[in-house]
Amino acid sequence: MNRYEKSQKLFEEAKDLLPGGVNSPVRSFKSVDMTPIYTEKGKGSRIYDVDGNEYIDYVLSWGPLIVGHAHDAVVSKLKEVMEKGTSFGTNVAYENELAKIVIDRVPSIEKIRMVNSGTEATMSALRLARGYTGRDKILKFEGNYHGHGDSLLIKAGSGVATLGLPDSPGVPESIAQNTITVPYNDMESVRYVFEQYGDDLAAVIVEPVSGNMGVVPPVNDFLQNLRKITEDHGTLLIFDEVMTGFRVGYNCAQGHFGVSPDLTCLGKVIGGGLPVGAYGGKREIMQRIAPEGDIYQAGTLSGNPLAMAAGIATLSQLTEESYEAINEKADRLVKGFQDAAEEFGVPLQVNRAGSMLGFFFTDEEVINFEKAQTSDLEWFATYYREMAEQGIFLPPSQFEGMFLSTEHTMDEIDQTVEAARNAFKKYNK
Ligand SMILES: Cc1ncc(COP(=O)(O)O)c(C=O)c1O
Ligand SMILES: NCC(=O)CCC(=O)O
Repeated sequence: MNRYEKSQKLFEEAKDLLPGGVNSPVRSFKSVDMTPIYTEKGKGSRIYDVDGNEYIDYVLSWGPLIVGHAHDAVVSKLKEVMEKGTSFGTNVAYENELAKIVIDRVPSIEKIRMVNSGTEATMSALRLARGYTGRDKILKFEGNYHGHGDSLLIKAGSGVATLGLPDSPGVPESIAQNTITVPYNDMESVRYVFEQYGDDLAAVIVEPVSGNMGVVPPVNDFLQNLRKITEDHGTLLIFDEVMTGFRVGYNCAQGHFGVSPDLTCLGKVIGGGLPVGAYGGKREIMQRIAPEGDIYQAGTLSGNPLAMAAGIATLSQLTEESYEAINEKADRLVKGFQDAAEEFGVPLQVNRAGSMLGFFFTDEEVINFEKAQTSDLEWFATYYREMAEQGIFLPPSQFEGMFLSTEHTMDEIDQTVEAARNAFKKYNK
């Protein structure tokens, strides 16, 4: 019997309608050689596909659903707001409410602008950094993914890494030449770039914990050193916290590591599963945005009442204790995987920041994209399919991170470890 029959049928149909059958490349399951599932519904930590398969979900819509699927508080808030209309193109009070929550929890953000995706957030933050400094060049890190804006689609992670498309056609050379890339966690290369271009660099943009080459946390005071060198050169430091924001901790990655950027990009969790992004930072910089200032950026649906409401309802569920509780589950999952790997002789490296988890099948410590690529991708694909068969839904690429929610239970963690043991038994190298 084919476990994915209905999904397969839908995918066959979609391939004629959508490029590659998908609206975002990471959904194609290409690198794990499996039929992409079609989800029918989700509740808490679980999703259910159109074939009736049930999964413990560690993708969580690629990060946003830190309080799980269809959380009662989020759903009831959405119903209440939706009854009154879905979009007005005027201000709504919910915009202030979400802005206040974010500003309260993230000290480096004094003013914030809402947009509709993480991509919009990083594109807009770069324009602001360039306009504010009067400089054109930016520095980014190999394997970091900041959405698909032209300036940032260079040596990027996520689907770009999964599909092996490091330099996408369609990005003009004149734009690409203003983006300089160096390895993550490599201050020596950063220093070299600053010696060459220091006075031309508008911004350094970085994922404070990289989540798009698998999970790779900063090492050796990388973020502190970036703060220092950018300050010394009048270059803005942009933390892309689209993934880490309100996931790595109550005060985002910047609170966790104690480093304050000039600008922060947000997305995912602050939209509670609806399309939201945001960028914010120092008042002095943010006031350059139109209509207060001269740098233009706008959006028909920006600050949308439904999207704001989902974000408010989500962030309102989260306390410092929620993060501690999620971290305990993450600890148990890590320990279980490590024990299982040892038992069956599977090479395994574990990287973790809060409830972002990266498992790599290699003996080498993974501190950058080059090291992430030493993972055994063929084995990853086998392991992936084995886990899916046992009802464990993981991100379908080695170069993506796993997430946990407030709704996962210790029992589910144990079931997941048991599934990993069953998968690891098949390792025969
Ligand atoms: C760190 C980071 N920045 C930016 C983005 C882009 O966000 P979006 O997909 O909402 O455009 C993502 C994920 O997609 C991300 O993980
Ligand atoms: N970590 C990668 C993403 O979150 C991107 C999701 C997408 O492009 O659909």
